Amino acid sequence: MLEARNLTKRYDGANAPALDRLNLTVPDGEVFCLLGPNGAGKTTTVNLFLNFIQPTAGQALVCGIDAAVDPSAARARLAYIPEQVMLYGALSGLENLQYFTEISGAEAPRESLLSLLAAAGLPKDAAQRSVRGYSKGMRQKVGVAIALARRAQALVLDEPTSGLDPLAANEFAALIERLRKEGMAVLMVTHDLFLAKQCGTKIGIMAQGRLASVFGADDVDHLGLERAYLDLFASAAA
Ligand SMILES: Nc1ncnc2c1ncn2[C@@H]1O[C@H](COP(=O)(O)OP(=O)(O)OP(=O)(O)O)[C@@H](O)[C@H]1O
Repeated sequence: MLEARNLTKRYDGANAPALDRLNLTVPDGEVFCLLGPNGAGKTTTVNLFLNFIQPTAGQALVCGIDAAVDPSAARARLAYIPEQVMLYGALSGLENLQYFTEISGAEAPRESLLSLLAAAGLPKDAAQRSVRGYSKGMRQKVGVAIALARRAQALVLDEPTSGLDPLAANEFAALIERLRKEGMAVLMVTHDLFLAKQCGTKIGIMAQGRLASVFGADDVDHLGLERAYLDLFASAAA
């Protein structure tokens, strides 16, 4: 479970908080998609869960553990897939997975790691090829396999499908749905309304560091979500 409790961040010298008493809960087996315009506070939220930055007030809880109070315990339960998954180009997908699994303190035999890469959708013949030749979608799949190998209970994703072609984005959405069904709590930041509707059990729209609207998966269709988003920001743009 991921939970933000009155989570607030004011960067040094800023007039207004980037994040202003955010409250949100992502129970196990749910995908919360966070939408919002540039500067709304989405990445700040992610960075607080990862303890890359410290909150000014409030808490970012990972499975009940305050990320700022016990960062290593929180990180042990949380996997992060950024827009660009950083891997060692000279190593194969399998070797990267072995390396990142080992440094996280987890252990898995080679055959299990190969199975995880396959479960994440990496083509079998790619697993032992150098990552330098991987597409962005293939790197994302290694990122998912790393999360699986670490047995993370929660997953945070920042713009995971930007730059993926529609087929790869669709495959990625299916993968997230599988992780959700297996009980993972997923927080996904995206600008892609279609992906949010496809993956989200809940969809939040952020504005100026606050959640301006939250929808359940069945509350809106794709068009309704787009209309709600545009209505929220049309007056600001006018
Ligand atoms: N390190 C920083 N120092 C000062 N201000 C920052 C810093 N990082 C972000 N901000 C400010 O905090 C606010 C929220 O930024 P944030 O990156 O969280 O937005 P975002 O919703 O992720 O935007 P985007 O969609 O462009 O990634 C913005 O006003 C931004 O300028």
